[in-house]
Parts: sequence; C-alpha cells; structure tokens
Amino acid sequence: MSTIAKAPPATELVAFAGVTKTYGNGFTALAPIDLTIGGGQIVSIVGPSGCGKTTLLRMAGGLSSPTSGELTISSERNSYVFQDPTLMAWRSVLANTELVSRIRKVPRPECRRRAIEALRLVGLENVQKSLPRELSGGMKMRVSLARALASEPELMLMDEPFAALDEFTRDRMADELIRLWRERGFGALFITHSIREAVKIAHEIVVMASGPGRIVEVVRSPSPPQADQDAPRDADALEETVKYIGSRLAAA
Ligand SMILES: Nc1ncnc2c1ncn2[C@@H]1O[C@H](COP(=O)(O)OP(=O)(O)OP(=O)(O)O)[C@@H](O)[C@H]1O
Repeated sequence: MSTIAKAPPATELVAFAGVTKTYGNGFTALAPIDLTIGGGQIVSIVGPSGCGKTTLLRMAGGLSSPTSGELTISSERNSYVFQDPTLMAWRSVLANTELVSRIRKVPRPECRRRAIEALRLVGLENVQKSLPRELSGGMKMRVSLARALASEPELMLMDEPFAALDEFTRDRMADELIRLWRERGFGALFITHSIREAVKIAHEIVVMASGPGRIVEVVRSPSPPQADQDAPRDADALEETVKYIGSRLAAA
C-alpha cells in the first residue's frame, strides 16, 4: 500500500518515508527510501547507472507513484530541467522561455514579465529574439534554466542537466546555478554522474547504490553554498567530501 499526501506549504518540500518502487514488469527499482528535501535546499544525487535516481526524481515530482510507503509532496510549483534543453526550434528564445507559464495559464503580460526577468537572470536578455539554432550548447541550457525559473518554482527537478556540455561550460553552469539559487531560493533535486559537481552545488549529497536501488548515505556538505556570495567555501573540506563519496560508491 502506498499513499501520496498533498500537504500545505511547509519547509519540507518532499518527504519519502519507506517509499519503494516496483515497476509493472516486477522489477524493484527502489528498496525503501527515507529522504527529505527541505525548502531552499539543493540536494544532489549520485550513484551508478540504473540505481534508481530518475525513478526517485520522478516520484518527488509526483510523476510516478510509489509502490509502498508514504510520499508527502508539499511543493506547489515544480520545474524540470533535463540534459536535453528541449527548446522549440521555430520559437524565439523569449517565446520558449514563456512556454511553461503559458501552459499553466498565467496571464500573458505576467508570462512576458517573468520570462524577461528570467532571461536577465541567466544573462540572455540580449538574445530574446534569436532562435535556438543560433545559440551555443551553454546558451541553450541557460534558456532551459530561464524557462524553468519563469514559472517561479519552489522545487527544481534536474536530471543530469549539464551532462551534455563541455567541461568548462559545465563548471560555469554549476556556478550559475548557485547564483540563481541565491537570487530565487528554490529547493532542488539534482542528479549528476559527477561527484565533484554534486559536492560543489549541494547542501546535501544523496549517495545511492544498486541491486536493489537504495540510499547508502546522505552526506551533509561541510561547506555548502551560502546566501551570502562573499562567504568563503572550504575547498579542502569539499575535496575531502569528494574523496569520501568516491570511496562510499566504490564500496557499495
Ligand atoms: N518503466 C519502467 N519499467 C521497468 N523498469 C524500469 C522502468 N523505468 C526504469 N526502469 C528500471 O529501473 C531501474 C532504475 O532506472 P532509473 O532510470 O531510475 O535509473 P538511473 O539511476 O536514473 O539510471 P541512469 O543513471 O542510467 O540514468 C533501471 O534498471 C531501469 O531499467
């Protein structure tokens, strides 16, 4: 038996309590999961291919039901960002950015205002009229982020969003995400295959293993992103965490 409760807004955006997932073909993707995603917290997930990261993210977004356990979803507005920016080729950057708010029936002038503000936040206010094919991979990902932000999410669900970018751009996008988090204060669930990226962007890092998919440990960052951009981060402590998580994954 499983339950999905729709709770009033709270500091907890999503809470998994003993949540499992067995697909229709009988395959158990997730053994009981206990995890909380707090408001305004970036939670990253690392683990081997097939350990159930996307399954967990989809359940957090209410796109898939648990097989058993209790899943409480309190976030009112979710936005998704995937590896593929999925921009509409024939629509301008501005029209693409407005899209999610338009679908959600936000009044047109408000859609426009939010989209322009989101494009300003990601530094693309000067290419509003461009078409996606005129943009670099990094710029397309920025449009995808702007589109997500324009719907003013409480929770960003991000499935390997920077995986297709070159290393340099990818690293800059991680900084960009932290900057956007400071501006907007959203909560985020962020899947990545890069331990370093997971540690850089997150307040908490969920370490998963497979056979069956499960959480091995939730590691609190010793030096997480701070609201104050001038607050220094402890590079040595973060590097230690990268090594620690690497050893946990190797042993799992
Ligand atoms: N609809 C489905 N029906 C049956 N099995 C599924 C379904 N979706 C996913 N699975 C299986 O569940 C397991 C977990 O899949 P999931 O996509 O959540 O893993 P992941 O950790 O995100 O993988 P990757 O890192 O490769 O993206 C995999 O073995 C996958 O084959």
